[in-house]
Amino acid sequence: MPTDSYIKVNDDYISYPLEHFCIPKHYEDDLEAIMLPWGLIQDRIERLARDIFQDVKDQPLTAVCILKGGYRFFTDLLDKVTALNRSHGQVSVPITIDFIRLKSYSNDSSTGDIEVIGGDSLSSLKGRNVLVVEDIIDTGRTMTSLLALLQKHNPASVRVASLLIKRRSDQPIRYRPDYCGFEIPDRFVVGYALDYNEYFRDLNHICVINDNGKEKYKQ
Ligand SMILES: O=P(O)(O)OC[C@H]1O[C@H](OP(=O)(O)OP(=O)(O)O)[C@H](O)[C@@H]1O
Ligand code: HPA
Repeated sequence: MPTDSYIKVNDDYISYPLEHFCIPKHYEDDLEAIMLPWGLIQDRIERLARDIFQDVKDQPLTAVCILKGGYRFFTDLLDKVTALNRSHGQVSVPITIDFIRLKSYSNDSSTGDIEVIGGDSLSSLKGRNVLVVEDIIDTGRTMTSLLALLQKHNPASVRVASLLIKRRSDQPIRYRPDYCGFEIPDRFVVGYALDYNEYFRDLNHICVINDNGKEKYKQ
């Protein structure tokens, strides 16, 4: 798949007003607008699942979920790949799953210190075709560290699916995943498991947090 195959959300994109969608009451005052509604996210993931299914063919795959932010994308993506497994009589992808917990953000900034907090032993990835499933590539530090870590365990291959990649104003995009849902503007987004100090993971849509939200939940 070409690495530039993603939906680009422009800097002057037209956001969706909060009042046109259902937002939990406890977040109503903390969000600026909706950038990506849940339904659009689902539709895009359906296509990513098809691309992955067609590329992998019937090779066994180990899908690695990067917790916590990746958990919703991971479950929705795998649901859609396994639906293809059921409906395509001739081809199916055998899948095993692993989890890695990484953490580096405090408030809306990367600390630069990528901590592996827990998860499965990476030694089980030896000789496997690995699909890393991540929610967002922002500075790219997490992915760079993770890929270096994975290589130490001699997987047969590593591909990366990230739902979002951020266009940062302070640096060009240096790393592009094999599969990407959306390239987004340089705004701090929350929802669909993306958090601000652990809040907003329980919001379905991907939204831009406002100053009130940052202040209310800051550490
Ligand atoms: O490209 P980067 O600037 O490194 O940012 C991306 C990472 O930041 C977030 O993780 P976080 O450390 O917030 O942990 P979380 O997944 O538990 O929210 C996100 O889930 C990515 O893993
Ligand atoms: O914009 C973001 N939102 C939530 N978590 C993140 N981790 C890196 N960038 C982001």
